Amino acid sequence: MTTELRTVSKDELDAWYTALEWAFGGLKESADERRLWHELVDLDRSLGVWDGDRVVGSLGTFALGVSVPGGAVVPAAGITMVHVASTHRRRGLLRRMMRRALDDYREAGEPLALLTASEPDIYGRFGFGAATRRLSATVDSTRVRVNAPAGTDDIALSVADPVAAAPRCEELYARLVPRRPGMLERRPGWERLPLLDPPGEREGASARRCLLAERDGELVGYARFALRPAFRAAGPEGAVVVHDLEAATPAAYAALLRQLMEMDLMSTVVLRDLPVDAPLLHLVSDVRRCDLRLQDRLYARPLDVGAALAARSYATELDVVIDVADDVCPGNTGRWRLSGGPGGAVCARTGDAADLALPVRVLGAACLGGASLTALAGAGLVVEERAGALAAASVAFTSPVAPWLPHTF
Ligand SMILES: CC(=O)SCCNC(=O)CCNC(=O)[C@H](O)C(C)(C)COP(=O)(O)OP(=O)(O)OC[C@H]1O[C@@H](n2cnc3c(N)ncnc32)[C@H](O)[C@@H]1OP(=O)(O)O
Repeated sequence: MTTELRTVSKDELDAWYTALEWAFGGLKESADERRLWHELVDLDRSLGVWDGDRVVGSLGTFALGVSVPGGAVVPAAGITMVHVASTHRRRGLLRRMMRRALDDYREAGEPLALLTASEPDIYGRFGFGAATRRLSATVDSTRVRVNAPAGTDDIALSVADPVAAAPRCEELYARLVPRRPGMLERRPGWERLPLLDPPGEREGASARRCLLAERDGELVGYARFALRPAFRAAGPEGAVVVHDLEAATPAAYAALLRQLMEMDLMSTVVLRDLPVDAPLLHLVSDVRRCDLRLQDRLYARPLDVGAALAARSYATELDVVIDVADDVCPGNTGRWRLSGGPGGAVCARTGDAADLALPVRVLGAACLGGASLTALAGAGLVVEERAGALAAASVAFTSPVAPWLPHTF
């Protein structure tokens, strides 16, 4: 088999994307969705594999900015739209594309590569670790109440058209990005992502609506949701499907959640994408009736260990030598001294003895402050070479706000 790996041109983008759709089960995205992804993808760094004139592999790249602990937004290469045709699978094409992509990103100087995975077992071998998780909740709103904090009743709620309300929602979203690691800054065009609402993907639900929360005329929160009505012999049993819920204050969050749980004719509220430290967990009267589920979400890979670890701040002062193993990007292999704290950090090569030893994917999992180094050590993924180093580093790496990616890409 002779195949050619190269970047995709604008003229080839449609065929490239159609091949990708087939690999995802022939899924046809709406014209709006296809247009948006075409506009957002970074063509100079998006790859295809051709067998003759047929596209048999794809790997797209987005230029992203991701929030890290401490509030900085760091450039990152977002890997997306990966497929290999079923006729060409398991012959190393993904490995070839990934090799080329990671080399390109390292050359461009981005400290991190990011992706969301169709299956969690694919990308660890390439140095990616699960950096954020998402919680989903299916709340029995006939039985569960919101124990709203003081100030909730001072929030004014109104229903708006999501498109008309988008500029105000985006302005609030931009203010929230530095407050939570894992969120992506909205680079031009990305503001259209939360407004995509193709009828073919509504699964019986209505078009999206937007609920605005204001305090003294200032927007302090919003939720975008749809209603899925159902009328049974025993009575109405509709569902409120929440697509996003963002709030700048506890009162705004509680007011929005309470409103979503008190919709007439609805008996369930489905929230598919919550941070693992969502206030909902502490606001509901009965967490057992929320049917919580945990999943992996954003995978991160340090491309340059020194730059990736120095880009964030740390919860406590730390000075640790980390021995990194990275057989995919060997430039990262070896010992790094990481010194810093809440004000920032430096990370440089050192000849000193290691305090901790770990594979690069562990740093991917821990770099946004989500996965605990102690927990990873419990799985045998971190080796403590100096007594006490693990506990100290584990505390320093933790983020007080759980990292979270609110949407896929
Ligand atoms: C970021 C994103 O876009 S996620 C979307 C990923 N795409 C999909 O899920 C679409 C359907 N699947 C596919 O298109 C293909 O099966 C791919 C892209 C996942 C894999 O492509 P292939 O060319 O077959 O992979 P390749 O032969 O290079 O395999 C590389 C390694 O990954 C492993 N691997 C490949 N696919 C999988 C999988 N689904 N689960 C676990 N391991 C996998 C291989 O066993 C191989 O392991 P090894 O080299 O360590 O022994």
